[in-house]
Amino acid sequence: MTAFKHQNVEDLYELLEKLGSGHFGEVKKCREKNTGTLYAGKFIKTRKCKGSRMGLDREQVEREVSILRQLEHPSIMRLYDVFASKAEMVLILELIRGGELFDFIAEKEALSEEDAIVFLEQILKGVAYMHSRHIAHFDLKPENIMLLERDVPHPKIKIIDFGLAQKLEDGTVFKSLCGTPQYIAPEVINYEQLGPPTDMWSIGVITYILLSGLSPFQGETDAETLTNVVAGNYEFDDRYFKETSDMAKEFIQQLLLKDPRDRMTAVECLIHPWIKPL
Ligand SMILES: Cc1ccc2c(c1)c1c3c(c(C)cc1n2CCCN)C(=O)NC3=O
Repeated sequence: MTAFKHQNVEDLYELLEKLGSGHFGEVKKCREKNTGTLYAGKFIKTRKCKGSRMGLDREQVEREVSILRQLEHPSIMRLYDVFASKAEMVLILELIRGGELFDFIAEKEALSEEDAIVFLEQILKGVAYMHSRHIAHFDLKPENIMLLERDVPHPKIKIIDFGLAQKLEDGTVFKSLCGTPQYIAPEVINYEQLGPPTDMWSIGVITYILLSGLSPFQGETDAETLTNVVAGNYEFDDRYFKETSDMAKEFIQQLLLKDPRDRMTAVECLIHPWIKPL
């Protein structure tokens, strides 16, 4: 059973400005009263009863907490404390000030291959670490990759939001229809078994976006996007990829493969000549 504090989070933390919100609830900056240290507090409304549409299942949040407590890596956000009341849970998390990688790319339109590789190597090390502990994220996308600090020569990245993550138990088949259409792998849409290769597909999509600013499978509607994903229908449009090296395109091609068994693992990506030139 995961241990949570049952006292009021405001006994120990001063709640400051809202940092963001999502399907789960809100994220607020918090200051620990005893030390003055700043954190991010993720406030999650939990469902009162199974049937209700409001809030998240309590066990879903407990799963996220249990998973975060198994992870300690420089590229993964840190969990420090958990508070639970009848209708809400609060995760006290490492404060990440640099904003989303998504916004960083949007400002630059596209990154140089050297800059993309600096980010990707950090992402791949965090993903290789979580996969080595039999944990898959299942919602890797630029919005869930944040920069610890922004205005530094080589920003450090942090993978956040393990709300869809799963511990992959040997022998159990995990299927789900969650995720974001642009980044989800064909096996998610076909309701087939999911695992670490599902994250690797998302990394292929993220790499494509880092280098071009475009999303490889984006259609006019979610339905069209999903059709493109299932068909593996993407291209390297010369207007955006004419300066991109063949090695970079080959890296992406080794991830955007329909059969999960054919995709590179995170460890194989880290020794791919584009990432780790000899
Ligand atoms: C400065 C800032 C602004 C927005 C933030 C965060 C920090 C943030 C943070 C975290 C999460 C899960 C979501 C967060 N969000 C919500 C948006 C994330 N896609 C987190 O774990 N630490 C953060 O600082």
